[in-house]
Amino acid sequence: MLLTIQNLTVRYGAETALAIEAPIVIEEGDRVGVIGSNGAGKSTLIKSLLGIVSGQGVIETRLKPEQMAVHMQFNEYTDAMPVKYIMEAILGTKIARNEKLQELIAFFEFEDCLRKKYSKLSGGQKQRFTIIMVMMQEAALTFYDEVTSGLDFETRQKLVEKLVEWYKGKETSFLMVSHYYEELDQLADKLLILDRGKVIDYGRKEVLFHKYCGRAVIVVEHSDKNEAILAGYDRLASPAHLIALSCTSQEKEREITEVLLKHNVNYKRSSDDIEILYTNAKQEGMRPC
Ligand SMILES: Nc1ncnc2c1ncn2[C@@H]1O[C@H](COP(=O)(O)OP(=O)(O)OP(=O)(O)O)[C@@H](O)[C@H]1O
Repeated sequence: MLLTIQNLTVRYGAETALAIEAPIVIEEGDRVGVIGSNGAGKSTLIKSLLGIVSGQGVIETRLKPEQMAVHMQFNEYTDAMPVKYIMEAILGTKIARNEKLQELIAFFEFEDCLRKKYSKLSGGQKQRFTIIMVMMQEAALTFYDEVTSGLDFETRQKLVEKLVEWYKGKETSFLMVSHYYEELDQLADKLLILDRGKVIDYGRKEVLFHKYCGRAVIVVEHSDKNEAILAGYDRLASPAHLIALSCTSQEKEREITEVLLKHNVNYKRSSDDIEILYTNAKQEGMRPC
């Protein structure tokens, strides 16, 4: 066990921003994606784990503070010198003499940025700079708070691909807050679903998917025509522009896809759609007991 969080409450004045009851256990090697709408308490969770905000409760870990690294949403560095020297000063090393740092700079294609001042870096370059700094710590557990926020689609994709490649075959764990489901699709193997400070669910991605969506989901665009075609089938909760159907068995899946093919309707089939999973988990979480 790397970290256990239990009965943790964080308040800002009269507002309870986070109230975790049942234990959340992060094991070695876990890659935890944290999802929830704005104000759900995601950043507060990271801040309380780092001791930046204080709460009441139990956070148990065998890690020393230096074995945890953090990538926060917004970072600022001095503009008095190029980032190369900031890197060397903070890390206490020289790039020319540090193979690990050279490897990271090359891996994240940062060579051409080294001579620039921090404020002159693009959003994607700033994120890569911070990631290199974070990864140099070789922490057993890293917290990422919206690592791709503010980046355009292509830059985001590239950065996620890099992170996927970097973590392949490594044992290190992370907890990653993100609003982009496709990012967590690629990077996370567990999900922590928060809503208004409370835990809706926590567990392995595939287990949660099965629990809330079934074996697979079929998703089509929402339209009156598609509504009429699919009128007889059980619907999952979905964003308004989509219709989502749960395939509880192979037969059910065959039946639905045959109907859709007959009517020439485009569909997407998935067994790990985090957006539909989250929408249904949230809906269930809101149901009165
Ligand atoms: N420093 C603060 N002082 C007072 N209230 C705060 C503070 N930081 C956060 N909050 C409140 O606590 C709640 C949780 O905020 P938090 O930043 O953890 O949400 P989040 O899930 O990370 O949201 P987002 O997705 O918008 O980043 C919100 O209602 C927010 O307004």
